Formats: sequence, C-alpha cells, structure tokens
Amino acid sequence: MPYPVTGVSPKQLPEWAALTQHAKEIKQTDLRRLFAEDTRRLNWSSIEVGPLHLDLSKNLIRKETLGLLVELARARFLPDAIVAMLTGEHINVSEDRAVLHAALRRGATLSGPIDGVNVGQEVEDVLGRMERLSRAIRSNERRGCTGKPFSAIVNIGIGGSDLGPEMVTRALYDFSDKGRRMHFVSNIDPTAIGDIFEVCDPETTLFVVVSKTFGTLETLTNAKAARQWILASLGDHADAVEKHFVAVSTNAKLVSDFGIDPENMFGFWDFIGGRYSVDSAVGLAIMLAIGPERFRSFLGGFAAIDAHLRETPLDENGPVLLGLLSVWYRNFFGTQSQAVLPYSERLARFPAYLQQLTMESNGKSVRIDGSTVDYGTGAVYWGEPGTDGQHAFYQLLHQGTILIPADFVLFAEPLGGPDAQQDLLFANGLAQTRALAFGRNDAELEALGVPEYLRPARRMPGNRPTTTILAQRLTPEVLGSLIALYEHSVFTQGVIWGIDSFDQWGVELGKELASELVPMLTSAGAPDLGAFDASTVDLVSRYRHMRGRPS
Ligand SMILES: O=P(O)(O)OC[C@H]1O[C@](O)(CO)[C@@H](O)[C@@H]1O
Repeated sequence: MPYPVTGVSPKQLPEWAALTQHAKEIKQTDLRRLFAEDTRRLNWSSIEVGPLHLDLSKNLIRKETLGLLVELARARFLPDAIVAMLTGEHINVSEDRAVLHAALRRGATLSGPIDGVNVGQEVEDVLGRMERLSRAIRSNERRGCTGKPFSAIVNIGIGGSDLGPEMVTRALYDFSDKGRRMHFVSNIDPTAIGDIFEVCDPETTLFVVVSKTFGTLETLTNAKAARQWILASLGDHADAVEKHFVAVSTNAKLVSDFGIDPENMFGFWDFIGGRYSVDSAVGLAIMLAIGPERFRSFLGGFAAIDAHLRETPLDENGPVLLGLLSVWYRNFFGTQSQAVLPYSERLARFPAYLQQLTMESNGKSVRIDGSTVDYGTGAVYWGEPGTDGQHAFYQLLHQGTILIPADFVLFAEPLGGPDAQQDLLFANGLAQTRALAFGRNDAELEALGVPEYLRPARRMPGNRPTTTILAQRLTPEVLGSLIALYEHSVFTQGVIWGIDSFDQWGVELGKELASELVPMLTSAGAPDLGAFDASTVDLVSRYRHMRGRPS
C-alpha cells in the first residue's frame, strides 16, 4: 500500500464510534439553538481558502464536530495520504499510477522524475506549445487550408475530455475572445456532430480531438465524421486534415494513425486522470478561448488551493473540512445526495462537471485492498444554477422528507448585465441558506396571522445544512480555486473511506457490452441472439424492426 491504508473499515475505529455518539447529540438540537449557544460560531466555521471564503456555520455541527472529524481523518492517515499524492506515490493502486494533477499547476512537491517523466519540465513544455498554438490561432496567423482564419473551434471529447473544457469555457465566456465560436461535441448521438456540420463552415473550423486513450468510441466516431466532413469539401487540399485537426492525448501512435500530425498533438500523462485533466492540455479549448495569460491565472487558482491543502492544519483546511462534512452527512446522517447550487448563470455546467469528478471518483464499494465497504461511499451530486432551481426543486429541499446538504456558490460582482440584478441574485442565495437553516415555526406563522389550519402546510422545519462558498467575482483564478477545492474534497472523502478515488472500472463493462451489441443491431441478416437474455433479444428485435432490418 502506498501510505498506511489497511483493509480496516473506518467503522471499527474508536473515532467513528465517537462520531456516531456525537451525531446522536447533534440530532437532538437544531441550527437555531446551535447559533444561539455559541456566539463565536463564525470564529471557527468561516475559513479563507485562496480567493474563496467558506462559511461552514450553517452545517449541523459544533466546533467539537470538526475536531472529531479531524481525529477520524488522522486515524485514516490523511496527512500521509496528502503527502503521498503530492510526491507522486502510486496512490491509484488498481491502475498502479501516481496521481499528479497538482503538478499541472506546480502544486505537487516532487523531488525527481516520476515513472521516468521529468514532470515539471514536461508540463512546462506542453504549456509552451499550447501557448504558441493559441497565440497563432488567436492572432489569425494560423489559418485553415484555404487561407481563411478560424471562426469556430470544435472540441470533440467525452467525460473528462469534454466536461471540464466545456464547463470552464462557458464559465469564463466574459474573459474570452468572442470572435471565435466554441462548440463542444461529446455524445455519439448523430445529432450532436450533425448540428456542427449545420452551423460551421469547414474552411474556418478547427477540430480539437481530445481523448486520453484515443480509443473512446464516442470521440473517435465523432472525430471520424468530422474528418469526413472536412475531406468532403476540402479534400483537394493535401493538408486539410493537418490544418483543421489538432489532438490532445497520451497516445501518440493512435493520434498519428488517425492522420493528425504529431506536431499538432498535445500530450499529457497516465498520472493525470480524465476527470482531473482540465488544467492539462485537455484545457486547450479553454486556452484558445481565453488566451494563455488567463489560462495561467486559472492554473494559479488551483495552485493556491494546493498550497492551502499542503500547508494548513487539518482543522482549518478548507478542502479537507468540505470533504469531512460530506462524510459526516453521508455516514452519520444517512444522506444520499449533495446539491451544488451556483448562483451564477455562467456556472450552469458546474454541477455536471462535479458529477464526474465526485461520482466517478467515489462511486466505489471496495477498499483499496479489495475488501468490501460496510458504510456508504460517494453521494449523488447534482444541482442547477440559482435562482432557476428555486422555482423548481427547492420545495423538496425545504419541506421534503429527505435531508440534502447543499453547497451555495455566491459571488459579489457580476460579470455583465445590469449591475443591480446582482444584488437580487445574491439576496436570493443568502435568503435560501437562511430559510433552509432556520425555517419558520408555528409561533412565527401565528405572529404573521396565518390561521392555525394552514400552519402545518406553511411550517418550514429548517435545520437543513448548507455551506456557503463566496468569492468576489468568477475570474479564471477563482474558478481554478473552486475546482481544486472540490478535487481535494473528493480526495479527502476517498481517504476516509479507504477507496481508490482515481480508477473507474465500473464504466468498462457497459462499453464492452455495447461493442458486442453493435453487430447484433446492424448485421445484414438476422443475428444469432441465442446467447442473450430475453429482454435484450426482444429489444434488439424491436430495434431492428423499427430500422427495417430482418430479425
Ligand atoms: O479521454 P478518453 O480516454 O477519451 O476518456 C473519456 C472518459 O471516459 C472515461 O474513461 C469513462 O468512460 C472517463 O474517465 C474519461 O474522462
């Protein structure tokens, strides 16, 4: 084992038992009383983390709770795990890999090459090449094969090769060069790439094909369709593919087999997981949109959180505490999901991005040594931007029977539009955290003149936990910090649970079964479905019938 993780269930630890006991006490009280009993509550529950302010006060905790959670973290060797990650140990055990996304922003503390890679130097080399390409494209020096500048950039990738670039490009739209349209194609649904062919002009379109493995069905299929589309109209130019395609991958051979010039390939390494890769060359589309300088500020935002993680005691360590609070609710309150509610239109894709980061990382049920967990692990993360969510699902957050902890992400300054609307946006976010925490009781309803028979329906139980993350403005730096905050929170949770947060074996079987089914759906004659279950046989037959194929 890379750091002292054992197959021991955390449930067997005295620290877990202490938290179980403590949770019973906390369940006897509520947030109104917790605020009233400790007038210095904000002193220990509000934390500065790089450019982010974290207000943990509206969580179902006392100061003592954080102490007990930190004890659990120590008992699970979290400080050693942090060092192990940042020094390049192979903490991704099932894939025997280091986990070095922190090195992409100089947040790691490496004393030498890792697995033969001089990480710092190679990261800088790739960044330099990305910067040269970005400058050439943004200045219109690099053009398509007919000499026209690029007016559209299409990122083709899926999962970590799409969600990060798309989420960030959208979030930082106000910092981008709006002269070029950015598109993102991930789904193998033919309409996704078909829409691109409708709105883009081959002469002025650059495709960025992003795939760590360069073997992902969706990406390769879309990329081949794009290549065909380019060749159909520009095929008489020998350099059409060379000029209109660049690749981001760890697999140089497959990239060159596809026909993309290695000169136009931007590499990264096995020790960068797909969902942790937005700050690698996978972020090329982001750099093309916002430019190299702002991309460097974006990286700086991550680095600030890496430094905070490394240097801050656990009981004041923002990402660690955020992760421990997730464990608190998941394991001691039995919650199943976690809402993330950004009060920013620009962060519309942030919850989707976090879904991969959190659920692909911690949706595991065996520990690193192969033993089965006997406690809950990763929660379902979900959310929508405020204030839209308020008019959709907040009813359940306030009065439903399920406890759902929520993170509110708020900003002081708008990025555009009428300035005064920001005050309304902020007031709404803050108001929701108050309503969720403190509710409205019968005495207050009575004082408002609400008739007795209506009070049950209008009673707001409150005592629903939230964390508020506040920043001045959604800048590249702030966004980098926000992502890194969650990256390290996910890591903290995984260490407590003893699982490998960096593999994703659970997605492989579906891929295998899909490739087995394709010939069953497409064969010219009726396929032999003898080996399949009754449901599959029936659905394949119906599909073939609907597609006019013999079955
Ligand atoms: O970048 P690639 O290799 O195309 O993989 C895309 C995505 O597929 C996954 O492996 C899941 O199927 C993700 O982890 C990854 O981000």
